[in-house]
Amino acid sequence: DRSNLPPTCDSLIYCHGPLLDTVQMAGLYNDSKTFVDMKIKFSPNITMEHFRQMMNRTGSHPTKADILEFVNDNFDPEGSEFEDWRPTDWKDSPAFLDRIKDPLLHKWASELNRLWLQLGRKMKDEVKENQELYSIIYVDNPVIVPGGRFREFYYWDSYWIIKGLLLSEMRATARGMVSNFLDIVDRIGFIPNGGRIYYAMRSQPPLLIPMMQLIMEDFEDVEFLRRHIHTLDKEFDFWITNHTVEVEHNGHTYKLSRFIDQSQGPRPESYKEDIDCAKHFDTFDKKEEFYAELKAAAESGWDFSSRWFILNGTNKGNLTNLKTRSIVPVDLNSIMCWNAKLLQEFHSRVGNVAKAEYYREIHAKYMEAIDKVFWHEEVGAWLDFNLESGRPRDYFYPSNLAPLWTGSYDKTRKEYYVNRVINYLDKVKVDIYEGGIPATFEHSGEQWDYPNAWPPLQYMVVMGLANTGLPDAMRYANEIATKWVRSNFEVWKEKTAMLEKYDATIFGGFGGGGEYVVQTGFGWTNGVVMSMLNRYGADEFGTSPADNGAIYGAHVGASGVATAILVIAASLATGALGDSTEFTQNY
Ligand SMILES: OC[C@H]1O[C@H](O[C@H]2O[C@H](CO)[C@@H](O)[C@H](O)[C@H]2O)[C@H](O)[C@@H](O)[C@@H]1O
Repeated sequence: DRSNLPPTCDSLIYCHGPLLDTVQMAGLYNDSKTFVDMKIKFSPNITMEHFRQMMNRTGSHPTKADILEFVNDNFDPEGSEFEDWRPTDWKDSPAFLDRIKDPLLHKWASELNRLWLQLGRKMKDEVKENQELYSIIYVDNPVIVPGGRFREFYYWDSYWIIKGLLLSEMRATARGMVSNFLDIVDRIGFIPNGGRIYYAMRSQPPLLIPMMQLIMEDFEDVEFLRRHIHTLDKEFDFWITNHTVEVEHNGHTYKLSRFIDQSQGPRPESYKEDIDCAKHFDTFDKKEEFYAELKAAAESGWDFSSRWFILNGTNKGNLTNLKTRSIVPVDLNSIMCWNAKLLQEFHSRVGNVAKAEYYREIHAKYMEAIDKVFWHEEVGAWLDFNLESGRPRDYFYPSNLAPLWTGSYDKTRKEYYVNRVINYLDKVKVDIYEGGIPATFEHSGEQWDYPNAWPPLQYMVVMGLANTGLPDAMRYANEIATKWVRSNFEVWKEKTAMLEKYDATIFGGFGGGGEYVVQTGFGWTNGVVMSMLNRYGADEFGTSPADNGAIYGAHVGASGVATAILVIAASLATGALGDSTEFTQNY
């Protein structure tokens, strides 16, 4: 029964109630997020009073023009919470640039380094004093945002942003972002999906503890760790307490994690989209279940994707078939396992022996469950688990390789796992795609589906394979990284822009689909490319397919090339490229 759950937040302006409903259902803006990011000019009470007056005046049937007038009179434009800010720790020539041999890539990396200047956001002091006038969640330190419509921090994006910032030697900015997150965990109890109050009832993949690890790798500051270690415990505990599910498998019970949501109502930032889609369901309860699946999918970071569809035991269907809460994901559990390992190490470092032992045991349990529930010898990969059917979901996702990235597999059998995984990658032919690895092989029109290729997913696969240190895996990682970097560079040459997502089927193709047009900026994209340039830039990157590159010919072979051409042709025929030719370039 979801009728007792709280709304997405208390605000009658930004999260629930008739004002939000009236404005969002009027569809004033192309993007529903625009309205909930606006600042109110008067107090919430006065704004509500103005709303009631407008409704009385119009007999509760305002026209679109009435509603627009009300919004213009009572709200300031989105983005009003920020002041101009130039990161004080930004530098022109961080050392990692020197590692990049290719002169064109070197110049590009230097321009990427410059992009941080455009993506920095600092809140006005006034926001701290008058938080009720804003939907933004106040944080003390400036942040680097993804870009475009994403003008606030995003939880999992920040891992790759911090990775990039540290390569740019922007230590103070990186540490400031981690401090913000620690402060938020202390205040709220966990990290919301993003830095807005309408995100405050769900989180995103828990990467704060790995962010702390990035800071410690950059500059070992045991005092900083000691001061905040209880906050890291609290973040981990939030996930264990709220997201654990028991999985029955082969006569054993395992405790694993899944994405959920504990609030009522549609997503305020996509209010109209959710209400319209919920018309498919006839009762309050069914609509609420549907909203919960949508919000749980948003918590996964994969909003939206056929990865969370269950229709007659398959991944077919559409948003109305979302069953996010019934799927136990490989990547979330790998991240939880990694968190436990890191906490064990952190506690050892600060001398908390009992706590280190506590996390060692949790880590061991995740390791066992990941192997027993997710690993499939005959497939050669880890697979998501369907709680409804008690069966694995045998579909390709880059996240199927997440245990390699997080080190959540038995290292004494590394050759075995890596050989099976490489066999799997060859079998599913991930190497035929010219523009990166697609999120899935399903073409649903959702943004975390074929043909879109996302930066964090390329990173997981590349670093997962590379970190094994085995020659075949390292060669594979190098090929994927080369392809990704070259394809991102192709887009840059054409548009001078970094995108949030790309098209896997086209070298230099833009991503599309989903609820909003592809955004530029772009935090995690920059961080991922910088990491790959840092790792591989000292060697000569392979030439692009457009140049008949040796790397592609060598691995793909003749049949692969033919398949790649077919893939592109099929995409063109089905319109898979979506809105890929139009996007607004904005920071
Ligand atoms: O407004 C729709 C959704 O937008 C966000 O999701 C997407 O952008 C995020 C920022 O780059 C990214 O973290 C996420 O993986 C993307 O799918 C937001 O996170 C969603 O909650 C929101 O509903």
